[in-house]
Amino acid sequence: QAQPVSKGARDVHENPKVPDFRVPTGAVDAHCHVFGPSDVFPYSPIRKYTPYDAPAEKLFALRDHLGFEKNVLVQASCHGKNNDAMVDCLNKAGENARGVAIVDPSITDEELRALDAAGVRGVRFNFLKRLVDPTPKSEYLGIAKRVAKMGWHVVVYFEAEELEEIAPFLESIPTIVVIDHMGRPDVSLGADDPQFERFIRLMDENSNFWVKVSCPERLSISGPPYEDVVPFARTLVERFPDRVLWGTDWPHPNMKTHTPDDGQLVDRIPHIARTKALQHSLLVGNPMHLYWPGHAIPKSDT
Ligand SMILES: O=C(O)/C=C(\C=C(/O)C(=O)O)C(=O)O
Repeated sequence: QAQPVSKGARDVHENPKVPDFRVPTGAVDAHCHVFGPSDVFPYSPIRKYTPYDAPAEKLFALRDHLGFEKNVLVQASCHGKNNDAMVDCLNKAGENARGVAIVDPSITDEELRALDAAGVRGVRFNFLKRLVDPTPKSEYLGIAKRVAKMGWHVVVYFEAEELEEIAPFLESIPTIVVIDHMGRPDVSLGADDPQFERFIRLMDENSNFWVKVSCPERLSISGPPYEDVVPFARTLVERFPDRVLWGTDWPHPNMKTHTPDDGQLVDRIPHIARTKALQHSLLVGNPMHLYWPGHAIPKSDT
């Protein structure tokens, strides 16, 4: 079994600050994971990294510590297409969690329905070469067409330099497409660089595309408090206020430079969403629309 790439202490901040920023009532952490425990939920035999265990109970404690109400559990590559740990977390969280699964074409309609009943509302296509071996886009498109009929969406994770090559595939997906971590822009180029302008154009030209303004800790050159990433996230929030999501990305797998303080990540929110209305859309209205459609949306705090 691949050795853990980093100690639990490296992945997870043991004592995150209580955020100064009070998130609105009903706030949703729309990108997080649970890992293991590996003796109950073994990691994928074809994984490219081995995290330390990060169980549901710790995620729920963080949720409460940060003032959030709900979580969206995103299946990570280290568990591959075995979604059991994520589904176990959904079962424990009840109505306070939804999920995004990794599946392959062999999944049956009955298995998809069981995932839906557990709270899964999307599938994830990962293109990062350091995380997964390539999957034919035709295979992904077949899955997308099947899950679109269930009302699910597709979450995609790719590097900015792949955008040109991957854009036609993304535009062929017949449902909402949610792009992880702002499409991983090269922050050193600046937010007015053609690379990020191309991403903005992709969002402009595809009204079914959403984006997570998450993971400044992964993208920043300057490091905490990630000032250099603010222009990217702020631009997306202000240009596409109804199509943005935010998440902690707890437990922060594969972080090499530092262990993010989740409370500090929350304190960046008012810097990228500068009004209460934008904060409410980012943290409550948009994730509720996507993951809890038809459910009452808590009103913006005055
Ligand atoms: O957790 C994240 O969203 C980011 C990473 C890992 C994964 O998404 C994954 O393993 O599926 C990463 O950048 O290493």
